[in-house]
Amino acid sequence: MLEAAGGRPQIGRLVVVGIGLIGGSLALALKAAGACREVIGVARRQRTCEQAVGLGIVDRAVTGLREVLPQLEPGDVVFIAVPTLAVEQVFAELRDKLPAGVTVTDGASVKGSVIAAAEKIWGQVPDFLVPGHPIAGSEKSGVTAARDDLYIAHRIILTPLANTDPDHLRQTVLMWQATGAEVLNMPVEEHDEVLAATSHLPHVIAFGLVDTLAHDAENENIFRYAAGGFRDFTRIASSDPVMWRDIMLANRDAILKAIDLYSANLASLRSAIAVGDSDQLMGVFTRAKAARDHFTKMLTKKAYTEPMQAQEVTFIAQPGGAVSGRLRVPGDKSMSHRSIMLGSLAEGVTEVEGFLEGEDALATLQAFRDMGVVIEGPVDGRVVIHGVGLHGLQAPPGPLYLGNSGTAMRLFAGLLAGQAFDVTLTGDDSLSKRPMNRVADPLREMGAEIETGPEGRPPLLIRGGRKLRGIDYRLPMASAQVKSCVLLAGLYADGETSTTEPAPTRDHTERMLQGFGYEVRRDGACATLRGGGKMSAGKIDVPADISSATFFMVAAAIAPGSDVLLEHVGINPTRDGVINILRLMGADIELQNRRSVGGEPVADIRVRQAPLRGVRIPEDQVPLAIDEFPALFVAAACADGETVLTGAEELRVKESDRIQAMADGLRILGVDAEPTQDGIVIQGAGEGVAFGGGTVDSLGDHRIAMAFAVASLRARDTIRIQHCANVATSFPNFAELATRAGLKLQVA
Ligand SMILES: O=C(O)C1=C[C@@H](OP(=O)(O)O)[C@@H](O)[C@H](O)C1
Ligand SMILES: C=C(OP(=O)(O)O)C(=O)O
Repeated sequence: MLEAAGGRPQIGRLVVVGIGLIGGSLALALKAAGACREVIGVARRQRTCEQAVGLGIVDRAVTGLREVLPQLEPGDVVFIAVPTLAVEQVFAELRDKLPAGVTVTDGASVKGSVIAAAEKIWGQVPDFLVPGHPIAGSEKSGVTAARDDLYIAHRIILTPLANTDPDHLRQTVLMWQATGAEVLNMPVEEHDEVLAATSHLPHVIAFGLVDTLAHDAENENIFRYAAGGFRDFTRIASSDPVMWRDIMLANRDAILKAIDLYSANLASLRSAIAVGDSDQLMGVFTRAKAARDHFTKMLTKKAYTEPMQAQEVTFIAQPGGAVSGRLRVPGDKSMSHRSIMLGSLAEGVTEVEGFLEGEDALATLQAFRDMGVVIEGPVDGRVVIHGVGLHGLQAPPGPLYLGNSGTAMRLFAGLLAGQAFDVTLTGDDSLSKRPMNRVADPLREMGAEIETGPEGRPPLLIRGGRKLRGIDYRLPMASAQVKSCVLLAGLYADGETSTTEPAPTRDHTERMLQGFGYEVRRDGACATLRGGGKMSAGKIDVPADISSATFFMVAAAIAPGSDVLLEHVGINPTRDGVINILRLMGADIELQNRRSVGGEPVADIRVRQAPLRGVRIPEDQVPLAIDEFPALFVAAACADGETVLTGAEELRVKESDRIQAMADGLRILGVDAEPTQDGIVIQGAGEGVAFGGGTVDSLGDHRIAMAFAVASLRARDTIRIQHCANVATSFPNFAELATRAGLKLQVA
C-alpha cells in the first residue's frame, strides 16, 4: 500500500471530502511532504472547488463524490472532513461504490457517532474504515484557513476497532506521520469522554458566555471594555457554529456529564463568593493555577511530574575556565520539603521565603495540595501555606506521585502512617528502586500498616485508621530521613517517641518542629517528642542549599584563577562536612558574615583556588557531607595524592549507586578510581589537567550530572554528560548559574 517512491512515502490518491481547515490542511501537508500522487477535493459548492484549486490546496476538485470513486485504486485514501453529523451522508455515497483496497478515514471530533453512522449504512463497521480525530484546529474555518503546517507536532487520535484491517490502519498512521503529527490509538468511548471534558465543555462555556453578555442591555460597553482575559477566554466562541452544533448533538451523553460536573463546581464557587469563604476560593484558585502552570510546563516539555522523565537532556562541557563572582544558589532542599510539611500540619498561616522551586520540593507541595491544603505560590521562592492542623488532611484523589525524591517518600511515610485515610506513594524509576523497609520497619513497630512493593521498594501503601504507639528507635544507619520519618509518625502516636542515631545527621526536622512550637527534647544522639501536641504557624526563611553550593565550592577550589562568593548559605553543623573535608584537603574557604536566620546558621562562603592534597576522609564527616561526595570525588581527582573514603555504603542507595556511577565516569575520563564496598580510592592528578574528555552517564542522578560538569574545568577535552534532566530536582537553574560563573556548559 504505502510504498517508497523516490525515498518518500506515497499514498496513491488522496480524496478530501470537505475542503475546510482540517481537510485542506491535510491536503497541503501531504503535498508539501510529497507524500501522495494526486489530491482530489470534494466540496458541495462549486465556488469552494475553484478556490481550493486556485490556492493550490488540491490538484482538482469536484462537487460529487460518486464521480471520483470509480477512478480509485488500492492504496488510495478517502479522508472525510465534513461536520460530524454529515459523515453519515458521505458513508451513504461510499456504500457499494468504493473500490476494494481503498482506505477510508475521517477527522470528526466525536467518534461514537461516526461508528453508529457506519453501522447504520453498512450493517457493521467496515474493516477499511479507520476512525480518527486530529487534535489540531483553530477558531478559523473554511478553505482559506488551510495551512500546510497545521499538524506538525500535534496529536492525531485514531480509534480503530477490533476488526479494523491492519493494512488500512498502517496506511492511516503513515499518512498522518507524513504531516509531522504524532499518532496514538484510543478506545472510542475514552476518546469521546476525554474530548467532552477538554474541548467540548470549553466550547459550550465560551459560546454560552459570549451569548449571555451579547444579550445584556449593557453589551456595547461590555464589549468595548472587554480586556485581554475576555478575549483569551472566549476566542473559541468564533468557531464554526455548524461544526459545534453537530458535536454537541453527536456527543450528547459525555457532554452532559461534563456540564453537570462543571455546574456543580460553579454552584459551589458561587456559594463561596456569596458567604465570603476566602479559604475555599483560595483553594480552588491555587489548585487551578498550579494545574494550569503544570499543564503549560507540560506543553513546553518542562513538566515536573511523570512526562518529564521521558525528556532527554545532555550537558556538553567544554574544557577549561575558572569561576568567579557572587552567586546565590537556590534554597535548601531538605528545609523546603519540611517547610511545606510542617506548615501544612500547623495551625495558622505559614510564610516561607527562599523555597526551592525544584521538582523534589514541588512534588511535596503538590502532594499537600492533593490532600486539601491551600498553598499559595511559589512565586520567587515565596510560599504561603494555610495550615490545616495535625488532623486536617483529607484523602487525596489518587496516589501521591513523589517523582525522584527519597526525602519526600520517607518523610511522608511517617506523617501519613497515623492518618485516617489510605494513601499510596509512588515515584519515578530511580525512586522505585530505593529501599523503603528502613522506614516501613520502625513504622510497623509503632502499629502502622504498610505494604511495600517487592523487596521493600516503592510503591508504599499506607493504611489509614491505625493507632500508633511511641517507640524508642535505634537507627541501624545514620539517616536523617529515617529519623525524621519516625519523629513525624511520633506526632500521631500515644506517648513518647525517641530516635537514637549512630552518628549525627541533619537535624532540620527537630529544629523546625521546635520553631513551630512543638517540644522536642534533644540529648546527644537522642531526640524525643510526645504525640498529641500541636504546631503553630510561623515564618521560615530557607537559606541557600549547601549541597548545591558545593558544586561551586569545588569548582573554585580546583580551577586556577577562581574566586567565588556564595551568598546566604546554610552552614548547619550537621551539614558542614563538605567545608571540613575540603579544608582538610587544603582548600581556601572563608566563612563571612556568619549569622543565624530563623534558627539556622547561615554565612557567605568565599572560596579561592588553592592546591589540594589527597586525604583519608574521616568517617565521622560522612553523614555530614552525604550528598556532597560526587563533587568531592572530582576534587579528589584534582588533588595531589590518594584520597580514601570508607564508611559510606549509604552512597550506594541514593538516586543512583553513587560510588559505582562516579567510579565508572571518572575512569572514562582517565582517572584511577577504585570503588570499594563502602567507599572509593581515588588517585589525584595534582596540578594541571586531571581529566580527559569523553561521554559519561549520570544515570539520571542530579548530583552525578553536576559533578561531572564541574570536572570540565580541569579537563583536556569536552565532557558530554548524559541523562541530566533530573538536575531540575534540586538545582533547576544550575546550567545558567554555572555558565554565569564561568563554566563552558551547553545544554542539549
Ligand atoms: O533528610 C533529608 O532531607 C535528607 C537526608 C539524606 O538522606 P538519608 O537520610 O537517606 O541519608 C540526604 O541524602 C538527602 O538528600 C536529604
Ligand atoms: C539523596 C538525595 O535526595 P533524596 O534522598 O531526597 O532523593 C540528594 O538530593 O542527593
